[in-house]
Amino acid sequence: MCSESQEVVDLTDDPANRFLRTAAARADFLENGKPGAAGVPDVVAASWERSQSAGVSAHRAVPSYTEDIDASSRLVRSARPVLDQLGADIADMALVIALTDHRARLIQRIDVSSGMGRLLDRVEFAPGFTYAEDTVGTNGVGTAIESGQAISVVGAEHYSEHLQQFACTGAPVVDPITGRLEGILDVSTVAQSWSPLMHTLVKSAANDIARNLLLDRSQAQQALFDTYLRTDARSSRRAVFGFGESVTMANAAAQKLFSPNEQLAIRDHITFMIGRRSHVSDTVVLSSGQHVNVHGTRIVAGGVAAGIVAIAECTEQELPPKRAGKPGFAEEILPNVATATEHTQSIVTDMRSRSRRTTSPDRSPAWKRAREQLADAIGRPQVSPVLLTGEEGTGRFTLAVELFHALHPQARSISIDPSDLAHGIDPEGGTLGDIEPTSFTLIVARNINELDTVGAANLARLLHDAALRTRAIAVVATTTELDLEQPEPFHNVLSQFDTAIGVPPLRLRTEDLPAIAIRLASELAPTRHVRLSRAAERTICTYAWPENIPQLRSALAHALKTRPVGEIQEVDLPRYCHTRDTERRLSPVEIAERDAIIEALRVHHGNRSAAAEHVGMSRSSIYRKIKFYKLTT
Ligand SMILES: Nc1ncnc2c1ncn2[C@@H]1O[C@H](COP(=O)(O)OP(=O)(O)OP(=O)(O)O)[C@@H](O)[C@H]1O
Repeated sequence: MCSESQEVVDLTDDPANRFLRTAAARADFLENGKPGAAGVPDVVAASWERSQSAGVSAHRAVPSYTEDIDASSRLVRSARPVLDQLGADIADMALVIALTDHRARLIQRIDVSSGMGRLLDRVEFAPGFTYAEDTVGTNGVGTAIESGQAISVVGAEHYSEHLQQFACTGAPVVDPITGRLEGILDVSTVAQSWSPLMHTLVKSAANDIARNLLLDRSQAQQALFDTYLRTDARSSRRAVFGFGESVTMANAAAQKLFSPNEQLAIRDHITFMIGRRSHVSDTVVLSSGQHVNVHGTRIVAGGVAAGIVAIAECTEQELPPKRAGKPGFAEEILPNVATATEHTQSIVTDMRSRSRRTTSPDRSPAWKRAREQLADAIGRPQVSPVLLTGEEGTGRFTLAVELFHALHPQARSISIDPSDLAHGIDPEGGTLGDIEPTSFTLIVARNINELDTVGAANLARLLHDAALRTRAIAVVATTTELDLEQPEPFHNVLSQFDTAIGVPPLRLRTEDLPAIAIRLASELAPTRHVRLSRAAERTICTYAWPENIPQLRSALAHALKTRPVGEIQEVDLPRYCHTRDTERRLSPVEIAERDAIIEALRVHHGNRSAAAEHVGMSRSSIYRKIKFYKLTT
């Protein structure tokens, strides 16, 4: 008996009769070459004909084997939570669940019943084997692919006799965006145990997998929008493009500089040039004769190529290439974005509201202290230059910008990296010395420890100009912790700073880590409600995160690949998070002690003797502890 979505199953019919009738019809077909009339559904009859003309053995067909299956594909990733759930729902039934790729090759098999698993082993229904219709004849996998619909192939409906003890229900998993068949979800049992309910169950689980494919894809699309908006926010005076599969974004500068046809020419050129590389810099000559320098980056998220983000600059001759590093300028207020469809417009609008961040999670004493000191320094109407020291990726830049905008809502901010300082460029396209702030402006000079001599001289000039216009321009610079023994060009400008504030690394922000992790996970998977299991949270809180927030973000991206929806578990995090770093991993008691010391130092403005007295320690103990916990005071 075959049941596909449109066909009615006669439940009053006795299974034994049905088997006999279908078996007789099949025998007629094999003998006379035409399906017998006795109630064999058209979809099965058509499959028998295809199987016969493909030369499949009606007695025992042998599936071919390949090692070339992708067990870490998007399909597998998106199917995992659904298969886990399905396995749990049917735990006490004589079933086996299988997932195949679009070529009917088994990728994964879950033996809900080990007895069923053993029976299926005997017909090589196992990972790596192909259950294509032209290899093994009519079956729940290959015939679902050929007919393009969910199908149950029960008992004698199988073309090859050795499969007739089974009933297999297969449903296609189709990517909702591309409409492409990604694979087949199949549930198999013995023919006598088949129930029409299996059909509904498998179809609904296949739809759930398709929905996860959509979420996985929207993560890639989100990454493209994210990078596009960030690049635009940093380089809004330059033409910025985002090229995705079904969307082209162009900022105001790009729309002003280039006609739609020129935008298309830039897109085609950069898409062609980028090939399989991650970055490309090249010159495009437009039909008007205009030379355009383009710099493009391929955006990949969750293993999916999401698109390309590119910056284009008109030039007569090629400009000297910028030093690799962080992108140029950032304005907190995002510019208008042109999008191709209403749908993408709404995603971008949503992203804009999300990218106006509220203040950071700030419960840990070390962070609270840095934040308070910075608020004190930049909250005044006249701001003297501030140096923010700390490891890379600790959020120095974000802290400065968020706090500044919270304290001065009408103000604007600009970020300048070492490469901009080396070129002496300003956001208006002039020189740094010409910055004419239309409103109170924060200039964040990032990573000044990377400055070359020219960049350091330009920063010195900028600080000098800002000092003359203290009511208009505030300057915050970020740097790694200083090693003054090795002379560096930026050491010459340190005397122009009044205040230095240490920003703590993630390992000193245990109390903030769960909130930061959730914030990062929701940025990575904005359409999903992402949660962390308690064990995952514990692992995150005890790992040292030597590369700080970017490393935590990439660990969460890894976890979201393994488990795109639901609660992130400890095992989903990369293996390195579970390794014990004895030098840095602290016990709960040590964490409490460390935080008490940080709090005491905060209350007593860094005075170690007062802090020692506050926590009931000797002066020498507190010095030792400060060193042991690597506290920046
Ligand atoms: N509180 C936070 N929650 C989530 N993400 C954050 C937070 N603070 C910063 N980030 C993200 O962490 C990354 C590093 O932040 P930021 O650029 O501010 O750090 P940095 O110390 O200036 O280091 P670098 O110069 O290396 O980027 C950025 O992608 C930023 O968006």
